[in-house]
Amino acid sequence: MEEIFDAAIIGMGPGGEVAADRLLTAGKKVVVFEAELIGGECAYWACIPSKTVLRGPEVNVEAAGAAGAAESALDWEKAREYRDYMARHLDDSAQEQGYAKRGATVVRGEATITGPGHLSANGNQYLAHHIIIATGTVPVLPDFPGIGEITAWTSRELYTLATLPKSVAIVGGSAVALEAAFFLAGFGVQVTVLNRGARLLRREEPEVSALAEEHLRRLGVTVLASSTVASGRRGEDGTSILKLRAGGEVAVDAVVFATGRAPRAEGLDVARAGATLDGKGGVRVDDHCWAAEGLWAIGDVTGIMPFTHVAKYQGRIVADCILGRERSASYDGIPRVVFASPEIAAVGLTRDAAEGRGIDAASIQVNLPEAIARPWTYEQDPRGDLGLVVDRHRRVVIGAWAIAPQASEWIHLASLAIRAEIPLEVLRDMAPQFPSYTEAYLVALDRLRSDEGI
Ligand SMILES: Cc1cc2nc3c(=O)[nH]c(=O)nc-3n(C[C@H](O)[C@H](O)[C@H](O)COP(=O)(O)OP(=O)(O)OC[C@H]3O[C@@H](n4cnc5c(N)ncnc54)[C@H](O)[C@@H]3O)c2cc1C
Ligand SMILES: NC(=O)c1ccc[n+]([C@@H]2O[C@H](COP(=O)([O-])OP(=O)(O)OC[C@H]3O[C@@H](n4cnc5c(N)ncnc54)[C@H](O)[C@@H]3O)[C@@H](O)[C@H]2O)c1
Repeated sequence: MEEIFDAAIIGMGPGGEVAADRLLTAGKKVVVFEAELIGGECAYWACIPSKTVLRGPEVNVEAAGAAGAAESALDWEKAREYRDYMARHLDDSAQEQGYAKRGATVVRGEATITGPGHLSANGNQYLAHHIIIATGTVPVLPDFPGIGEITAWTSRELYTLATLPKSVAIVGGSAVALEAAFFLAGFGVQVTVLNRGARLLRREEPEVSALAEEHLRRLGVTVLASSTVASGRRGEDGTSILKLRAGGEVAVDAVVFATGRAPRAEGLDVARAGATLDGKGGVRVDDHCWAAEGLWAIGDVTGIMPFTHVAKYQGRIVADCILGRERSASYDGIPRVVFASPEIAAVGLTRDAAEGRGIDAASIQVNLPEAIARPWTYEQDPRGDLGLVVDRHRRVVIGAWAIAPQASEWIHLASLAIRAEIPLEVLRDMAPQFPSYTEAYLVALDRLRSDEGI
């Protein structure tokens, strides 16, 4: 009789791994398919190596500002060695063995869906009661004359670099572009950011864009707004030369394309199992991550919120649904962080988004060095800002942003406030640790009362 698995997982990035872990722990019979490396984009070419190499430059900026500490020359060789260790030297054999030991069937290769509950990989057929699609995304590069002639990198080439270039142009103005700029500039590379739009991080508040740009410029990064590439060519000295539509040229050692990613769903044939793709190529799911009978999708391939913490969250949701503990996903209060120096964190709605939903919103911005002690004990030339957006009628926080040291950590207070709809009165009654960045929330809430009467 043919073997039927309880669940088949296509793609073992963070989403697939969390779902597999939960289902295996519950004693389910699981088959996993991985076309490249178990751990996915995040573990080898994205979150892990990028955050690892960003740490040295971050410490250096902080050391320059901390009384009694001194900025030191960064050691790229050592940073690179540790990055490679953290990215497991692109070797996932331990992961494969680990899953096999736990009873999973591990199939290395590209899987496709051949019908409801039916899959195929490497010419073999598989049957499963549930199929979970967790195939992530692929980078999207612009198409312009001469792109094939220049040294063109995506984040994969960038975060597996052996030798640092002297100069780069980064095309894009969002998370990948900014983190790449902070990393490279921190290690002394001459960086020019070519941003198509008028401001960086266009989905965030305009104040966030302006501050992000200011912090980049402080590190010596050149930011060119409203800049798109018309064509590229190889210079006689081997440089990559970009001709800009607005006029002028940029000559660099390499060009990093941070121009977005698209769901990796096209080749899967999801329609054969009754699912559909949305206008951007993502697998359409409901709030249980259910795509069709016996078919689920999680992580970047859904296009909902392309972050590792969301892929993992959706992995938990689907595993629980399969295990009979039905639950649905809420995307309120999920943080969005750009790991820069200082960190750029945001959560919930911007003022514009709130207005778009017909919410009567008020907002406030607090400059941290003017308001609280922690920035001064942390560094001599203190930096940092916090912004809050509140719903006047419901009297709850609906959005927040922070650009400051460790903002990725203390933004979670706003995350919880938004998700749990904590009344402003309760937040005002907190007694946060002194001295901490978290104290800024109290100042912001006080100012909302005095300035806006909320
Ligand atoms: C440079 C960079 C930095 C980032 N930093 C962060 C960060 O700090 N924090 C954060 O939250 N997010 C970050 N992200 C986003 C994060 O990487 C993704 O949100 C996350 O990897 C999504 O996980 P996933 O499981 O959906 O997909 P992925 O990690 O993309 O994994 C999908 C897996 O599916 C496999 N696969 C695809 N098709 C098939 C098939 N047909 N058969 C078998 N296997 C298949 C792929 O080989 C891959 O291993 C970053 C992204 C980039 C590009
Ligand atoms: N810390 C984190 O959580 C983190 C870090 C890096 C990336 N990510 C995720 O990885 C994904 C990819 O990030 P990203 O920054 O590449 O994508 P993005 O979609 O957020 O931004 C793409 C950028 O490229 C620009 N762009 C697009 N097409 C262009 C073109 N033809 N010419 C010039 N510019 C163009 C856009 O204007 C935008 O600034 C995102 O989902 C992001 O959330 C997360």
